[in-house]
Amino acid sequence: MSNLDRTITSLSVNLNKVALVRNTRHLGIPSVVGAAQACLAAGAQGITVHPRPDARHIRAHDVSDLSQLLARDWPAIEFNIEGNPFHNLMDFVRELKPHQATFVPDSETQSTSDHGWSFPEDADRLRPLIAEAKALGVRVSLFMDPIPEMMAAVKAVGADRVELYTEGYAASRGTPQEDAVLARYVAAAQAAHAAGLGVNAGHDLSRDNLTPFLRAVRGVHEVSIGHAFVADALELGYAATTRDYLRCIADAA
Ligand SMILES: CC(=O)[C@@H](O)[C@H](O)COP(=O)(O)O
Ligand SMILES: NCC(=O)COP(=O)(O)O
Repeated sequence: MSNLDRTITSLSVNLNKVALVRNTRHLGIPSVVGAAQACLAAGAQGITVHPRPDARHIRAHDVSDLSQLLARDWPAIEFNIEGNPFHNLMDFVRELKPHQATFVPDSETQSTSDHGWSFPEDADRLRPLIAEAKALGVRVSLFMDPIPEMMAAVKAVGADRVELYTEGYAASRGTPQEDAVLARYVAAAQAAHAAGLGVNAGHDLSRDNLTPFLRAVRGVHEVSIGHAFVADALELGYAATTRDYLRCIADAA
Protein backbone atom coordinates (compact mmCIF):
# COMPACT_ATOMS: atom_id res chain seq x y z
CA MET A 1 0.00 0.00 0.00
CA SER A 2 1.47 3.40 -0.94
CA ASN A 3 1.73 6.30 1.50
CA LEU A 4 -1.01 8.05 -0.44
CA ASP A 5 -3.27 5.04 0.04
CA ARG A 6 -2.56 5.18 3.77
CA THR A 7 -3.88 8.76 3.99
CA ILE A 8 -7.09 8.85 6.02
CA THR A 9 -9.39 11.49 4.58
CA SER A 10 -10.95 13.79 7.19
CA LEU A 11 -14.54 15.03 6.91
CA SER A 12 -14.80 18.76 7.57
CA VAL A 13 -18.43 19.88 7.76
CA ASN A 14 -19.09 23.32 6.27
CA LEU A 15 -21.82 25.05 8.29
CA ASN A 16 -22.55 27.94 5.91
CA LYS A 17 -26.02 26.73 5.07
CA VAL A 18 -27.07 26.22 8.67
CA ALA A 19 -26.28 29.90 9.21
CA LEU A 20 -28.14 30.82 6.01
CA VAL A 21 -31.39 29.31 7.33
CA ARG A 22 -30.81 30.78 10.80
CA ASN A 23 -30.42 34.27 9.35
CA THR A 24 -33.91 34.26 7.82
CA ARG A 25 -35.45 34.92 11.25
CA HIS A 26 -34.27 36.58 14.51
CA LEU A 27 -34.77 33.40 16.57
CA GLY A 28 -31.22 32.03 16.59
CA ILE A 29 -32.34 28.65 15.23
CA PRO A 30 -31.05 26.42 13.73
CA SER A 31 -27.96 26.79 15.94
CA VAL A 32 -24.61 26.77 14.13
CA VAL A 33 -22.81 25.71 17.32
CA GLY A 34 -25.44 23.05 17.95
CA ALA A 35 -24.94 21.68 14.44
CA ALA A 36 -21.19 21.55 14.99
CA GLN A 37 -21.60 19.70 18.29
CA ALA A 38 -23.93 17.11 16.71
CA CYS A 39 -21.64 16.49 13.74
CA LEU A 40 -18.54 16.25 15.91
CA ALA A 41 -20.24 13.90 18.37
CA ALA A 42 -21.06 11.67 15.38
CA GLY A 43 -17.43 11.57 14.27
CA ALA A 44 -16.74 14.51 11.93
CA GLN A 45 -13.06 15.47 12.15
CA GLY A 46 -13.34 19.14 11.18
CA ILE A 47 -15.49 22.22 10.89
CA THR A 48 -15.31 24.64 7.96
CA VAL A 49 -16.86 28.10 7.65
CA HIS A 50 -16.72 30.72 4.93
CA PRO A 51 -17.57 34.10 6.53
CA ARG A 52 -18.26 36.11 3.38
CA PRO A 53 -17.97 39.94 3.60
CA ASP A 54 -21.73 40.38 3.13
CA ALA A 55 -22.42 38.03 6.08
CA ARG A 56 -25.12 36.27 4.05
CA HIS A 57 -24.60 33.15 6.18
CA ILE A 58 -21.66 32.66 8.56
CA ARG A 59 -21.17 35.81 10.61
CA ALA A 60 -18.22 36.96 12.72
CA HIS A 61 -19.87 35.79 15.95
CA ASP A 62 -20.33 32.31 14.46
CA VAL A 63 -16.61 32.12 13.75
CA SER A 64 -15.65 33.18 17.28
CA ASP A 65 -18.33 30.96 18.86
CA LEU A 66 -17.04 27.93 16.94
CA SER A 67 -13.42 28.78 17.72
CA GLN A 68 -14.27 28.89 21.43
CA LEU A 69 -16.30 25.66 21.25
CA LEU A 70 -13.48 23.74 19.57
CA ALA A 71 -10.79 25.10 21.89
CA ARG A 72 -12.89 24.24 24.97
CA ASP A 73 -14.56 20.96 24.05
CA TRP A 74 -12.94 19.59 20.87
CA PRO A 75 -9.20 20.42 20.92
CA ALA A 76 -8.34 17.69 18.37
CA ILE A 77 -10.83 18.95 15.80
CA GLU A 78 -9.55 21.03 12.87
CA PHE A 79 -11.04 24.46 12.30
CA ASN A 80 -10.84 25.61 8.67
CA ILE A 81 -11.76 29.19 7.83
CA GLU A 82 -12.22 29.98 4.16
CA GLY A 83 -12.27 33.35 2.48
CA ASN A 84 -10.55 35.89 0.31
CA PRO A 85 -7.34 37.05 2.05
CA PHE A 86 -7.66 40.43 0.34
CA HIS A 87 -11.09 40.96 1.92
CA ASN A 88 -11.88 39.84 5.50
CA LEU A 89 -10.18 36.46 5.91
CA MET A 90 -6.91 37.72 7.40
CA ASP A 91 -8.76 39.45 10.26
CA PHE A 92 -10.04 36.03 11.35
CA VAL A 93 -6.63 34.43 10.82
CA ARG A 94 -4.86 37.06 12.94
CA GLU A 95 -7.44 37.00 15.74
CA LEU A 96 -8.29 33.29 15.95
CA LYS A 97 -5.29 31.44 14.43
CA PRO A 98 -7.36 28.50 13.08
CA HIS A 99 -5.66 25.21 12.20
CA GLN A 100 -6.12 26.02 8.51
CA ALA A 101 -7.00 29.00 6.34
CA THR A 102 -8.25 28.26 2.84
CA PHE A 103 -7.62 31.18 0.50
CA VAL A 104 -10.46 31.51 -2.03
CA PRO A 105 -10.40 34.17 -4.80
CA ASP A 106 -14.09 35.06 -4.55
CA SER A 107 -15.40 38.55 -5.19
CA GLU A 108 -17.49 40.11 -2.42
CA THR A 109 -20.76 39.66 -4.31
CA GLN A 110 -20.13 36.25 -5.89
CA SER A 111 -23.08 33.86 -5.41
CA THR A 112 -20.70 31.00 -4.55
CA SER A 113 -17.12 29.92 -5.13
CA ASP A 114 -16.58 29.03 -8.78
CA HIS A 115 -12.85 29.23 -9.56
CA GLY A 116 -9.42 28.90 -8.11
CA TRP A 117 -6.35 31.15 -8.03
CA SER A 118 -4.32 31.85 -11.17
CA PHE A 119 -0.57 31.41 -11.43
CA PRO A 120 1.70 33.19 -12.06
CA GLU A 121 -0.65 36.20 -11.94
CA ASP A 122 -1.61 35.85 -8.25
CA ALA A 123 1.72 34.65 -6.86
CA ASP A 124 3.32 37.96 -5.84
CA ARG A 125 0.31 39.30 -3.97
CA LEU A 126 -0.44 35.99 -2.24
CA ARG A 127 3.10 35.30 -1.04
CA PRO A 128 3.24 37.79 1.90
CA LEU A 129 -0.20 36.83 3.22
CA ILE A 130 0.64 33.14 3.06
CA ALA A 131 3.86 33.89 4.94
CA GLU A 132 1.99 35.90 7.57
CA ALA A 133 -0.59 33.16 8.15
CA LYS A 134 2.10 30.48 8.40
CA ALA A 135 4.12 32.63 10.82
CA LEU A 136 0.99 32.58 13.02
CA GLY A 137 1.03 28.79 12.92
CA VAL A 138 -1.87 28.53 10.47
CA ARG A 139 -1.71 25.97 7.67
CA VAL A 140 -2.52 27.60 4.30
CA SER A 141 -4.51 25.85 1.58
CA LEU A 142 -5.14 27.50 -1.79
CA PHE A 143 -8.45 26.87 -3.58
CA MET A 144 -7.44 25.68 -7.04
CA ASP A 145 -8.91 24.36 -10.25
CA PRO A 146 -7.50 20.91 -11.16
CA ILE A 147 -4.62 22.22 -13.25
CA PRO A 148 -1.50 20.06 -12.78
CA GLU A 149 0.79 22.69 -14.33
CA MET A 150 -0.03 25.17 -11.54
CA MET A 151 0.84 22.97 -8.58
CA ALA A 152 4.58 23.67 -8.50
CA ALA A 153 3.80 27.39 -8.43
CA VAL A 154 1.43 26.89 -5.52
CA LYS A 155 4.24 25.24 -3.59
CA ALA A 156 6.71 27.93 -4.61
CA VAL A 157 4.43 30.66 -3.21
CA GLY A 158 4.56 28.96 0.19
CA ALA A 159 1.23 27.17 0.48
CA ASP A 160 1.00 23.93 2.47
CA ARG A 161 -1.94 22.42 0.61
CA VAL A 162 -4.27 22.89 -2.33
CA GLU A 163 -8.01 22.47 -2.14
CA LEU A 164 -9.15 21.02 -5.46
CA TYR A 165 -12.34 22.77 -6.56
CA THR A 166 -14.59 19.79 -7.29
CA GLU A 167 -17.64 21.40 -8.90
CA GLY A 168 -16.41 20.36 -12.35
CA TYR A 169 -16.20 16.74 -11.24
CA ALA A 170 -19.63 16.84 -9.59
CA ALA A 171 -21.19 18.31 -12.72
CA SER A 172 -19.61 15.60 -14.89
CA ARG A 173 -21.09 12.71 -12.90
CA GLY A 174 -23.15 10.42 -15.13
CA THR A 175 -22.03 12.15 -18.33
CA PRO A 176 -19.72 10.77 -21.04
CA GLN A 177 -17.10 13.25 -19.86
CA GLU A 178 -16.93 11.91 -16.28
CA ASP A 179 -13.85 9.70 -16.72
CA ALA A 180 -11.88 12.39 -18.55
CA VAL A 181 -12.80 15.03 -15.98
CA LEU A 182 -11.88 12.74 -13.07
CA ALA A 183 -8.55 12.01 -14.78
CA ARG A 184 -7.77 15.73 -14.59
CA TYR A 185 -8.29 15.66 -10.82
CA VAL A 186 -6.09 12.58 -10.52
CA ALA A 187 -3.33 14.33 -12.49
CA ALA A 188 -3.70 17.54 -10.49
CA ALA A 189 -3.49 15.66 -7.18
CA GLN A 190 -0.46 13.70 -8.37
CA ALA A 191 1.24 16.94 -9.40
CA ALA A 192 0.38 18.50 -6.03
CA HIS A 193 1.82 15.54 -4.14
CA ALA A 194 4.92 15.57 -6.36
CA ALA A 195 5.39 19.26 -5.53
CA GLY A 196 5.21 18.49 -1.81
CA LEU A 197 1.70 19.82 -1.26
CA GLY A 198 -1.09 18.25 0.73
CA VAL A 199 -4.41 17.82 -1.10
CA ASN A 200 -7.86 18.82 0.14
CA ALA A 201 -11.02 18.83 -1.95
CA GLY A 202 -14.39 20.50 -1.89
CA HIS A 203 -17.44 22.09 -3.53
CA ASP A 204 -20.55 20.16 -4.57
CA LEU A 205 -19.28 16.91 -3.10
CA SER A 206 -22.11 14.65 -1.98
CA ARG A 207 -23.01 11.13 -0.89
CA ASP A 208 -23.37 10.28 -4.59
CA ASN A 209 -19.98 11.44 -5.84
CA LEU A 210 -17.66 11.30 -2.82
CA THR A 211 -16.62 7.63 -2.84
CA PRO A 212 -15.76 7.41 -6.57
CA PHE A 213 -13.81 10.65 -6.27
CA LEU A 214 -11.71 9.40 -3.35
CA ARG A 215 -11.20 5.97 -4.95
CA ALA A 216 -9.65 7.72 -7.97
CA VAL A 217 -7.91 10.67 -6.32
CA ARG A 218 -5.64 9.09 -3.72
CA GLY A 219 -4.11 10.81 -0.70
CA VAL A 220 -6.79 13.44 -0.04
CA HIS A 221 -6.26 14.81 3.49
CA GLU A 222 -9.61 16.57 3.90
CA VAL A 223 -12.93 16.95 2.16
CA SER A 224 -14.99 19.97 3.19
CA ILE A 225 -18.67 19.46 2.47
CA GLY A 226 -21.55 21.79 3.21
CA HIS A 227 -24.39 22.29 0.77
CA ALA A 228 -25.24 18.63 0.09
CA PHE A 229 -24.43 17.69 3.70
CA VAL A 230 -26.91 20.18 5.16
CA ALA A 231 -29.52 19.22 2.56
CA ASP A 232 -29.13 15.58 3.65
CA ALA A 233 -29.22 16.57 7.32
CA LEU A 234 -32.60 18.25 6.82
CA GLU A 235 -33.90 14.78 5.94
CA LEU A 236 -31.71 12.44 8.00
CA GLY A 237 -30.43 14.58 10.89
CA TYR A 238 -26.85 15.68 11.59
CA ALA A 239 -25.67 12.45 13.24
CA ALA A 240 -26.97 10.04 10.61
CA THR A 241 -25.72 12.31 7.83
CA THR A 242 -22.27 12.51 9.40
CA ARG A 243 -22.15 8.74 9.66
CA ASP A 244 -23.25 8.41 6.02
CA TYR A 245 -20.45 10.70 4.80
CA LEU A 246 -17.88 8.94 6.98
CA ARG A 247 -19.05 5.67 5.44
CA CYS A 248 -18.62 7.13 1.94
CA ILE A 249 -15.04 8.01 2.88
CA ALA A 250 -14.39 4.58 4.41
CA ASP A 251 -15.76 2.85 1.30
CA ALA A 252 -13.03 4.55 -0.74
CA ALA A 253 -10.19 3.34 1.44
C1 LIG B 1 -14.78 27.42 -1.27
C2 LIG B 1 -15.97 26.59 -1.51
O1 LIG B 1 -16.10 25.95 -2.52
C3 LIG B 1 -16.98 26.52 -0.49
O2 LIG B 1 -16.37 26.19 0.68
C4 LIG B 1 -17.68 27.81 -0.21
O3 LIG B 1 -17.71 28.00 1.17
C5 LIG B 1 -19.08 27.77 -0.67
O4 LIG B 1 -19.64 28.99 -0.31
P1 LIG B 1 -21.23 29.13 -0.16
O5 LIG B 1 -21.64 28.17 0.96
O6 LIG B 1 -21.41 30.57 0.18
O7 LIG B 1 -21.80 28.70 -1.47
N1 LIG C 1 -14.52 24.05 0.44
C1 LIG C 1 -15.79 23.42 0.09
C2 LIG C 1 -16.75 23.59 1.24
O1 LIG C 1 -16.34 23.96 2.32
C3 LIG C 1 -18.16 23.29 1.05
O2 LIG C 1 -18.57 23.39 -0.30
P1 LIG C 1 -20.06 22.86 -0.61
O3 LIG C 1 -20.12 21.42 -0.15
O4 LIG C 1 -21.01 23.72 0.19
O5 LIG C 1 -20.22 23.00 -2.08
